[in-house]
Amino acid sequence: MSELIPVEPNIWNGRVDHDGDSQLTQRWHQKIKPYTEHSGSSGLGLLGLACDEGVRRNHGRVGAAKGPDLIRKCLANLPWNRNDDLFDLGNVHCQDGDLEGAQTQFSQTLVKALKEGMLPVGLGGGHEIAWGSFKGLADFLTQEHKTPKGLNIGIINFDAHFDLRKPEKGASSGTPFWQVAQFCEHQGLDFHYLCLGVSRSSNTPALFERADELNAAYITDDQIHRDNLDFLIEEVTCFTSMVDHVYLTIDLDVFPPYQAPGVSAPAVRGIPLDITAILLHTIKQSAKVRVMDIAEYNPEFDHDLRTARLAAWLINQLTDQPVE
Ligand SMILES: N=CN[C@@H](CCC(=O)O)C(=O)O
Ligand SMILES: [Mn+2]
Ligand SMILES: [Mn+2]
Repeated sequence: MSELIPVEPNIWNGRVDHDGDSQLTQRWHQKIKPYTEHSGSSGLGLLGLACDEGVRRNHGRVGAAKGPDLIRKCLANLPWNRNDDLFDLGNVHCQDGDLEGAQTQFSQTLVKALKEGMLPVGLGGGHEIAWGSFKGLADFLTQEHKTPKGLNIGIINFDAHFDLRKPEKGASSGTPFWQVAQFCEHQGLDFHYLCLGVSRSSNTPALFERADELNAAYITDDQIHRDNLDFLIEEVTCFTSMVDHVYLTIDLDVFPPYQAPGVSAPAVRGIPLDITAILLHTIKQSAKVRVMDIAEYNPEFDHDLRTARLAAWLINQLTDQPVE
């Protein structure tokens, strides 16, 4: 049975500064509170999926289950740049290979966080987190609107891979967006999926064909460069304007291997971080991001927490609200 377990408090450690107004010297580790139901406060809600069963089933290099706590360690010391609260909802631990149970537990916890008014940030774990995140958002919106017809969710996935595989023996880290496409078909909904940074050398032509059949939008890694910036911003803006809600997911294997060695399936080329930052800013400006997550962090292959720091930096980019 998969279980939601609070994190050890000693994960949230860091420097304490006294040189200035105490409101302006806060770091994440000083803001974090464990989540208690009906806390009545909005803010960020961190929720880990300590699971590598999806990667195992997808024949990848396991180790991602230890990812969420190391991303927290790297978040701990970052400066806090928001006016609201920060909650740790804990980790859903996938036990005895119960991936489907873990995804269900994850999505149910996400629904609670969304009902509280939080912006949930998922910490992976393999990319099976995406089905849990999408399903949690879809269930929440269905309950809010009393009907699934009001769901107009766009998924933006930064990833070297489409993750549109058809499940063989159950779901895996390679199947989440196929599962979403199936869900949309059953509910009579459009499937809105934009995959950024997908690599021709990491996906077979069959997977490109499947993306086309499903009307998925994609931009390949070699198209993501500065000379193409206007086009990239236009594509992202056009996609976000088409939907009411955005679920944003970043698979760390979309970055070059020297920036993100700690993943199951490293890219060779990867997309540039400076362009990614601009695109993330564009997505953030849409004010439609309801759920975000970081996937595929695998500490077994990381060096000096380089990939975990990158994950924390991405979360900070997406959530900070500096005074302009
Ligand atoms: N999460 C996705 N993983 C990739 C793995 C590719 C590989 O192991 O080489 C995929 O299924 O395409
Ligand atoms: Mn992926
Ligand atoms: Mn990937």
